[in-house]
Amino acid sequence: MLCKTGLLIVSNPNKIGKILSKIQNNVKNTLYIQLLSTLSDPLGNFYPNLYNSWPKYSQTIFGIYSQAATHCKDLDVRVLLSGLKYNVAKIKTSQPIDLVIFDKTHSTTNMDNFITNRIENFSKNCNVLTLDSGDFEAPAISSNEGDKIFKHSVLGGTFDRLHIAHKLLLSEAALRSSDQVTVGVTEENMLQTKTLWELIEPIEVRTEKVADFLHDVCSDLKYEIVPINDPYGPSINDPGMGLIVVSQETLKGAEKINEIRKQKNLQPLEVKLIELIDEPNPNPIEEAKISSSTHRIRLLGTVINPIKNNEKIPQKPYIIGLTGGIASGKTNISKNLKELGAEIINCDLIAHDVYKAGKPTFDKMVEHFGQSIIGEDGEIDRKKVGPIVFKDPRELEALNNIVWPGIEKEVQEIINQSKSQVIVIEAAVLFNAGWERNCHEVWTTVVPRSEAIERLKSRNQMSEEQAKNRIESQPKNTDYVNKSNVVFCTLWPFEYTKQQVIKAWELLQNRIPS
Ligand SMILES: CC(=O)SCCNC(=O)CCNC(=O)[C@H](O)C(C)(C)COP(=O)(O)OP(=O)(O)OC[C@H]1O[C@@H](n2cnc3c(N)ncnc32)[C@H](O)[C@@H]1OP(=O)(O)O
Repeated sequence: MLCKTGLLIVSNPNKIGKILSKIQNNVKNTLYIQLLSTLSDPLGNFYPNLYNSWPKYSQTIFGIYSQAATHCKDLDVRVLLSGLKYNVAKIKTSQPIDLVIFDKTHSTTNMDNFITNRIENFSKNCNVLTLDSGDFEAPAISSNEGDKIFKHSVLGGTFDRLHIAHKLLLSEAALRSSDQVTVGVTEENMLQTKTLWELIEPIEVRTEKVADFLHDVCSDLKYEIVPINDPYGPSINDPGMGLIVVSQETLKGAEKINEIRKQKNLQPLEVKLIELIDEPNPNPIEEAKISSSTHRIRLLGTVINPIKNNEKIPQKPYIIGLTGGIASGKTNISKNLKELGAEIINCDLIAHDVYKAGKPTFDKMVEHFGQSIIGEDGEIDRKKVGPIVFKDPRELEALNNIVWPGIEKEVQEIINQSKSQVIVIEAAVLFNAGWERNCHEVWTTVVPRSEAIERLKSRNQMSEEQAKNRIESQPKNTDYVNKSNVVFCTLWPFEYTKQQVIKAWELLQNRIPS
């Protein structure tokens, strides 16, 4: 039985790992978790007096999310807080529950009554499952220290691809607040030093996900979710805020906020530090703790933007456009794809061929740029053309207008004669030329701008200025990424590029027409 949305009713949180390890077989998308404590119902034997203030649940919630990080990688896990904080009559969830899982064996009548009377939003065909976790163990509870409740808490972050560590920070703020939580979400100017920042979701999406999560797990508070373009946001001005929730990484920011608050004669915020959760299986280029950058690294090679059916070209052969800025590693990716069985068409090489002496394009180039671009061997000297076009956008446009039609025609001829199943058109400025119209999918590769400059200086012996001119003559990484279906990054050792390409190739096999 595999359902979309599950609700796990937990009376024995210390044993939850045992249940979570099995739950991915039964729940596909979202798993809500309700601790059975203050819900006074026939099944509610959760030692209700164990907790007498909300923050005491903090450690239990941390334990649940840590277990979920290990066992439920592909599930959106949400520990519900309202039932812990208030004496609510019903369990509220934004998504209808298709499966209720109990961690303890109960009578059918009790379970049916529970679903009908205590769950607000369940689907018509709601199923029931019992995964008995065994003998009860009293959960760990937080000490009294730091168990204060605050009227208004604050926290900030990027919140890219909302993950378990974000959920912990947000839950902690909701758990310790009686009225309001303010969340600062970073704007683009704060992102650019982050690994694969080009893959960070737009601020609207990140804001929406934070709001959706908070309203879902605790609908009783007021939430203010605001864009921030510095590390402080409203926390340095609001006299009503009492608590800031931070991770080890943002602790320094909180200290700075309190310095500024003191200067402004505002009460310093109490700081609640949340431990980082370890990434279950990091590889050497990923972070040891659960992080958005690891998540982004794992997206490399997968489909990040949906593939639209291109009806203007035949279904076979399957055409992939491979693009990306200068020195972003296209050639290495092509080499890997060739080893896996793709046919590669390198448009740079075709360009060089298209304006060979004696060909019509040669004459057009000389007519436009003058005799001085002809080298001693009678061929066009590319080293002379490059500096002209890469420092003047009008000259580059002129060159493109002269050469691109010939390249496109030549590429088409190769495709028409090919017997290959998959053809990769490698073209640095594929989107500028509009050649996505000739492809079923577009794959792109990125490296940070600083890395591209270094590569051009050492690989092509370019000066810093020449390197920057080349980079500026091409679209930005974000433009490439936003228009591409699959993204690679060649920043790390070759084996990691290869892993991304193999992943992309294997996933491709499932979607190309047989
Ligand atoms: C639509 C396409 O993407 S086709 C492939 C790109 N080629 C073209 O557009 C043809 C016009 N360009 C040329 O003829 C040559 O690149 C010249 C004469 C300008 C310069 O020659 P060279 O200095 O020998 O450079 P070369 O051809 O090896 O290309 C070097 C880099 O310039 C960049 N480049 C080439 N053409 C262009 C262009 N039209 N616009 C922006 N960048 C370009 C590429 O990024 C390439 O590096 P990469 O392979 O690491 O991505």
